Amino acid sequence: MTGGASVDARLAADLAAAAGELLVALRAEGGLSGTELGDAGDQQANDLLLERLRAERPDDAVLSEESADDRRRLAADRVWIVDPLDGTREYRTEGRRDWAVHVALWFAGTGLVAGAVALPALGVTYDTGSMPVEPVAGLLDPRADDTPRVVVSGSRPPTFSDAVADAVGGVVTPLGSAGAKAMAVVRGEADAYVHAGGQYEWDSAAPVAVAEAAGLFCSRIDGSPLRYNSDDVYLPDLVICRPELSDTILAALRRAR
Ligand SMILES: Nc1ncnc2c1ncn2[C@@H]1O[C@H](COP(=O)(O)O)[C@@H](OP(=O)(O)O)[C@H]1O
Ligand SMILES: [Mg+2]
Repeated sequence: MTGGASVDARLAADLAAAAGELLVALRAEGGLSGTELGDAGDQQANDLLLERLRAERPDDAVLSEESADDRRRLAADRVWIVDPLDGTREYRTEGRRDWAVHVALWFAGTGLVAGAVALPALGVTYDTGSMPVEPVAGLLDPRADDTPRVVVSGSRPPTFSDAVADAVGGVVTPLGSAGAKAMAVVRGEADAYVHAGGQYEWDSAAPVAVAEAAGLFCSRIDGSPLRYNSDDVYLPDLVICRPELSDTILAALRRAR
């Protein structure tokens, strides 16, 4: 990683962690619940990220799930792609820990160059510059054996979930939030994350940046590259997996689609 990218990775991690702390505190206050809690979390975390980015990177463009799309990003060299609260549904469900804050940086001509995913309920932030060295208590039950786990959306699992799990001799494991699922693979708690049927660039940019930095395989389900800062930010499907599983998973996806 270049010096500039590691400075940006540190900023991404600081911002994601700060938004995560805000979200933990908002939830702990107990004044809001249900959609009101989710909406307030989305809004306040977005405000924090935009304010900090304006202060620290005033020349950069921003693409956020929670802001109107500023089309100047299409001519910009540097675009921050942020999801202030990924897994809003889980965040507003008492006791759930599978939600995340995503902050990624896209660079013209290169793609994703830095990023961070905070898992505030676990108190850990992953970024492209450094991985947590301490073992982190995870989101899934400890493994009883070495059966591969394929994590999928709890609410909108892809139709091919079973086919992918069968192909790797594994089991389908539902979990909320794209960032939480991708980091479960980074952490080694799961072996693959597959999704299809709908998602946007902010749902996967930071998770993919961190997963790639951790040496994982990432692509669309047809094996083509994931592209960011596109005109249309709809990016409906992805695979993130241990590199040795990618051929098997892509072959299963070709058969199942
Ligand atoms: N079919 C679909 N269409 C649009 N967005 C989807 C989707 N399936 C999942 N997502 C989004 O992807 C993120 C992870 O979803 P899941 O937990 O189901 O895996 C969520 O982001 P947000 O929580 O930021 O809205 C969710 O809204
Ligand atoms: Mg999201």
